[in-house]
Amino acid sequence: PLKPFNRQALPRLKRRSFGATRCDSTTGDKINQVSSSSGVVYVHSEQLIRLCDTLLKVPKRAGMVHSLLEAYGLLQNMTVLPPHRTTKEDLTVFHSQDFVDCLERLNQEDDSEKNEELKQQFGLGYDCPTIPHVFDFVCLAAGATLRAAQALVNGESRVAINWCGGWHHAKRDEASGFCYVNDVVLGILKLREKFDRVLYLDLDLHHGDGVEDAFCYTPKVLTCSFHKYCPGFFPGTGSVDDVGIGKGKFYSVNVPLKDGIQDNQYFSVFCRVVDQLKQCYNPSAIVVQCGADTLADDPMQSFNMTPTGLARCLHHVVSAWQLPTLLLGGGGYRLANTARCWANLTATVLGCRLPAEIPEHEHFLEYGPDYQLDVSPTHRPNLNTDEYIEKTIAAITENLEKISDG
Ligand SMILES: CC1(C)CN(C2CCCC2)C(=O)N1c1ccccc1/C=C/C(=O)NO
Ligand SMILES: [Zn+2]
Repeated sequence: PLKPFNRQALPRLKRRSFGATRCDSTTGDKINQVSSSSGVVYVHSEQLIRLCDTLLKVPKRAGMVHSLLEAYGLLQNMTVLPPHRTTKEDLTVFHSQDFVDCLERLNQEDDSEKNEELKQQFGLGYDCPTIPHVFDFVCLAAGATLRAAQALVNGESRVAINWCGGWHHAKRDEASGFCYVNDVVLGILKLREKFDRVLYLDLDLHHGDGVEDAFCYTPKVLTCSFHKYCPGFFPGTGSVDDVGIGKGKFYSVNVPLKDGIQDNQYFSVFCRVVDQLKQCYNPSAIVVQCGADTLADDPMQSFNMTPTGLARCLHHVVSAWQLPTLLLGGGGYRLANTARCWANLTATVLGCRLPAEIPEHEHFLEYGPDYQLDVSPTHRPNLNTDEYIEKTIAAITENLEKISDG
């Protein structure tokens, strides 16, 4: 009788696959070779992590995200590139010279009493304390987003990721909402060097006001933000009637939501809005700000989402549309859950399925007591009635009927 076929005896085949990267279920190791043009670029450096980890409100979050991706073996499936070190000229493509000069001047000192009125003038005070090395941080975080955008412009990859970016509140001449530089605007302006119509999707709990403000006058960038909208909640903008101005009218889309929304309802709203945007705007590239402060257990205690819910939304646009895609971070204040979420999103764009158990690594103990990848929704009332959702989507649909594809 023939000897039983012994798979182990064969060398591991480098089978050509057509786009999808399959990962085996243990460490996420790549099985099929993916051609680089459809691959994923991940921008990273130890200095970037170190500077981000000093950020007061999300201490060590950048390091936790990176080490979880590494522990799951996801870095082996991506092209890891260092950030650009941006110059002041790179930053003044969007920000004012005075604001950039101020950030540079404050780079050395801590939050001392000097320059008090100078800091007030540029929004550097309570929400945005002048952290040590603030200018170094700004240059590297923006440089990482610019390097990711450059990879898409060069055709080095179809997807590019900077989890240390997504600072969507910063204005041209003012820090805001804990955002010192608007790397999102800088990244979109870089993409516009090649792509005619850029779609910006903001999934953060907060309205992406800084990005919307930057592009509210132009139809070349359509900004669409899904966020909590209720009296007194920061930044207070982003009502459904906020549609943009002049030539940009109807090219700002806002999806205001209430507390308690969960995965299924969010996914339904998300698809009904973005499928219309795809159809009537026909974008040539997309940017997704993946702020994780919408998760169930976030200290913001607002939405009731899980990483799986956000991954379904991302899969719907990134994998189905196959457009050049820039993924950025953002909010997310339960640090381990933010790392869980962005590991899940990274695996989603790689076509990898991750084991439910958090792998052993430097920050393993932060994932207790369950040490599982997924996060469960909590029992909280959902204030988004079907009637409210239908009314909101009807208003958005009416606005979108007024734009044709670019
Ligand atoms: C200072 C932090 C950023 C932290 N934080 C919470 C989280 C947990 C404990 C405090 C806030 O509400 N913040 C803010 C304060 C003032 C204005 C804006 C924000 C948040 C913006 C944001 O997330 N945009 O996407
Ligand atoms: Zn936020």
